[in-house]
Amino acid sequence: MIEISTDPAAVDLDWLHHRLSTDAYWALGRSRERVERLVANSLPYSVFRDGSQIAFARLVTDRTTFAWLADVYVDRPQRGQGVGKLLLDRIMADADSWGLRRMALATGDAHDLYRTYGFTPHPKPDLWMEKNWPSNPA
Ligand SMILES: CC(=O)SCCNC(=O)CCNC(=O)[C@H](O)C(C)(C)COP(=O)(O)OP(=O)(O)OC[C@H]1O[C@@H](n2cnc3c(N)ncnc32)[C@H](O)[C@@H]1OP(=O)(O)O
Repeated sequence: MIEISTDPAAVDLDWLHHRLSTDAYWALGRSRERVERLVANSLPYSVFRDGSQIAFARLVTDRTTFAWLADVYVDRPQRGQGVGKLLLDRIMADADSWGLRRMALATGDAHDLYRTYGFTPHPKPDLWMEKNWPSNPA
């Protein structure tokens, strides 16, 4: 049975820290302390199959106008079976219910997946600014 929880207390922190720090190209080496802090300060989405965590994503959001979608990860043996789409269906349903104006994300190679949910390259890149701290850890 597959279940999705947004309870921060439900997140399997051992699973999440291991997967992000060793197998997520954008978070390699991320410390356990930073994983715990980002879970505590985001809206986490955890997918469980028969009680074991198999996928994760999180929104950094005001639940009103804006959300940043990050750390979308499905366990390797579970990929290609619709788990990622199940997770995104739930996240997009929440976004609809809040009446968000914008959701943003960054991805190295999953553009086609996000395109099916309506994401596009920024339509007005001249408007978008960001600041990076590349020397800070993942
Ligand atoms: C905002 C971010 O966090 S971006 C980072 C995204 N995460 C990663 O790259 C981590 C490694 N990859 C994964 O964890 C998974 O492969 C995910 C999350 C990208 C997809 O999860 P899955 O459970 O495998 O996806 P699911 O089975 O629901 O189907 C994904 C669909 O998107 C498509 N797709 C497009 N690009 C990709 C991609 N880079 N990786 C996987 N699927 C992709 C698939 O072909 C599939 O389409 P289909 O149903 O028409 O065949």
